[in-house]
Amino acid sequence: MARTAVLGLPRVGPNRELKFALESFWAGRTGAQELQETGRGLRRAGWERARAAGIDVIPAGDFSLYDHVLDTACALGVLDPGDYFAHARGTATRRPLEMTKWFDTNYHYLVPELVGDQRFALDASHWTEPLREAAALGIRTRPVVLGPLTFLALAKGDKPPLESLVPVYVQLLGELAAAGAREVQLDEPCLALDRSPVELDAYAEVFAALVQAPVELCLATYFAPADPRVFALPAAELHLDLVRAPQQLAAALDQVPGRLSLGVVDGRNVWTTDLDHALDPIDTAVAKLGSDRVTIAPSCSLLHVPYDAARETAIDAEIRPWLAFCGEKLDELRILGEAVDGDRDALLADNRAVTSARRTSPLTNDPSVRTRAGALSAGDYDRVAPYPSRREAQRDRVSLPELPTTTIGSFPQTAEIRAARRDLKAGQLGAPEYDRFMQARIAEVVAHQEQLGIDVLVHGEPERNDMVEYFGEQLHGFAFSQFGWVQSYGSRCVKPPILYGDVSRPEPMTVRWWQYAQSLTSRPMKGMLTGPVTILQWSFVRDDQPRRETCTQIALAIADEVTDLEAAGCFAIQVDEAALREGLPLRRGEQDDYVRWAVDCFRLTVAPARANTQIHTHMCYSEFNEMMEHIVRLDADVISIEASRSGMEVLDAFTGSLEYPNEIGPGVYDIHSPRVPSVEELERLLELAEARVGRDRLWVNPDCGLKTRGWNEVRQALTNMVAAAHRRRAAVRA
Ligand SMILES: Nc1nc2c(c(=O)[nH]1)N[C@@H](CNc1ccc(C(=O)N[C@@H](CCC(=O)N[C@@H](CCC(=O)N[C@@H](CCC(=O)O)C(=O)O)C(=O)O)C(=O)O)cc1)CN2
Ligand code: MET
Ligand SMILES: [Zn+2]
Repeated sequence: MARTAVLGLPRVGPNRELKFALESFWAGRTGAQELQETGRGLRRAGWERARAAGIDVIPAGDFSLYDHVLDTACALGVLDPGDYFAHARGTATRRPLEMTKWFDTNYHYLVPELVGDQRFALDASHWTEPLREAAALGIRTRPVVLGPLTFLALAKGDKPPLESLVPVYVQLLGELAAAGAREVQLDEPCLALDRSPVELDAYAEVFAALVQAPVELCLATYFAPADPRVFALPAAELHLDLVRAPQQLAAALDQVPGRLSLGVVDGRNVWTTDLDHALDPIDTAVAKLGSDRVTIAPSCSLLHVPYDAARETAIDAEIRPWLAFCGEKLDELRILGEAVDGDRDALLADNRAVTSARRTSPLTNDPSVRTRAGALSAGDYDRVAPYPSRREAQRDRVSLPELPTTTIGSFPQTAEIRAARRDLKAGQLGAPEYDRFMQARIAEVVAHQEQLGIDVLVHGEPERNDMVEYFGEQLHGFAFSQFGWVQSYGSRCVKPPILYGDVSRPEPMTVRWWQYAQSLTSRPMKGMLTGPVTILQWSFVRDDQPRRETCTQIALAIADEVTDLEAAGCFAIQVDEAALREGLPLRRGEQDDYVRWAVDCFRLTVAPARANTQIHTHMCYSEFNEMMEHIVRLDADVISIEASRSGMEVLDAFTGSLEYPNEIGPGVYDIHSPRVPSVEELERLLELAEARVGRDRLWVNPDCGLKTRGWNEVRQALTNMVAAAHRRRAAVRA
């Protein structure tokens, strides 16, 4: 019999129980006991849900109070588990670990820092405790362990050779066996990135040592095709992501020595699986290997999808059956398992009806959108004039000081602001009262920036729940969930909108807020938009057409907003593309095509702007290497980037052989930390920036928006930022 398996479950809780337990614990309202109790309850609910769905292989140790890479670093003795949250969040005296994207997802992990001659020392309790908890409930589980290759690849600092991790992993596998594990899932997503033959040979040796342990090793790859050399490794089971990389199946079938786990249910998206389609590779594998050597699984951990689509009763009744969150995906796995030798017409009848209804629904198809996108020509992607003449036109229109100061958009999203939105949704606050309340918040933010002496202002984004969800809610072609939360990092969650159909903008989305904000000041007020690639990347996107086409439709919708903001008199329009880098395919061979269309979509969005309208963009990450030619091709008038943690080193990418020709604002204030930077420190960063980029092209701003910060810190940090800019203006030109 083919079996069913799950690689990992969501962990924030169906009602974000973990988020609230963490925030309450950090605020000192509850103790460690209660937090652990919440964790145990969430683990138990996940296991019981999977058991009830009839899943054969249920994961354990995938749960985390903050992040699974941090858990691994603590368990291996790289970090002190006693300082768990201090590593994650920092303290008054210690900065937190760096945080970065988990592959091409919107989940963020903490980056362990390794030191020269790094020692490892095992504490296996992160896995042995849940293993025993589950056993006490009568549930056999499979521990999920982040493998040595991936752990090392994700860490930074003075990295030891891979072999040096063998003893601690062998010990871990031994302890898991002793604690009752029959098999262990070893996650090695990095085996699906571009690895050199030398690295793969080294891994083969390490793996040969690991399989000596008295447990079955199930080697899991996902997000991209595994390197073909991985197929022959002596794993009891090999897991492949057949949603992202179906083409790897044939070669894998020829080579795997053990079981093959087929990732056929999309763990990264929310659409009901076409089960007939999913059965194709399953049938092929069963014919070749026999059903005993076949496991049916999601493509990756279900961490990246919400809990239950069945709860989303507010979503259009025609669309809801198209959706499968975690709970529905578990059911799909069971049906697939039964369908291997079962009566398919009976088992798949419902699924066939849903799949064909979606395929033929007029809801997904808007002829006017298709006509518009189909009529695009090369000129539609270019602004009216090249940067040098735009720069002149903009300087003629608005005169700014040297080293102009600005912020990235959001100001603190206070509990009060969120409560107003909750009350509006619950019908306890009328729309006019809500608008007045938000206008008052905007007025505060504007007055505050004027007092500080900031040059280019923002309205603070109080009316937005999230920079992507807010636009999704106003665009045609999107549905939005009530409970569809997904963890982004630690206690922070996002509720990605669900893009099911052709996208268009029925009416202006931001113009009246911008007009109100601009009416309060004579300084320029930036219009603030989220760019098409970021909306695409942070939504659950239809899988029935290429992403490029969907992104083009979003670009046209946002372009309409650019046009309307400009017509309303807006001088500076910022189009955030915080997820442009994240969308980069993991395999180099696919990257060029992506960057080309992603940059095209940005250009299409801002192309309608006149020469004397200043287009800003923002990207809060610092990996620009090998991306520079594409960043240049965006041709934004001003780009703001994250730079403070790297001490302005990211600017090296902007001053290398391909010098960045337009204006740039390297972030000087690290908004991920509650720490307030001093004037001296900010001045030093600006000096470093001036040494790399000419002063006449430099802007002064924080790394990113201020929504997660408190007002106290923000007030002080911005005061210092403006003071530092003034001091640099007064300093003699170098
Ligand atoms: N989509 C997205 N991805 C992103 C980012 C981003 O801003 N957006 N930034 C980067 C870092 N990631 C982040 C992700 C989330 C948050 C964040 O602050 N999330 C908020 C939720 C934002 C939100 O939707 N807020 C809703 C409120 C939802 C809520 O909690 N409502 C309460 C009621 C309100 C209350 O009493 O607090 C409830 O439903 O119970 C709103 O403002 O309306 C959180 O987890 O706390 C920050 C950064 C990268 N990826
Ligand atoms: N304008 C947005 C903000 O300031 C950009 C955030 S990028 C994650 O919040
Ligand atoms: Zn940002």
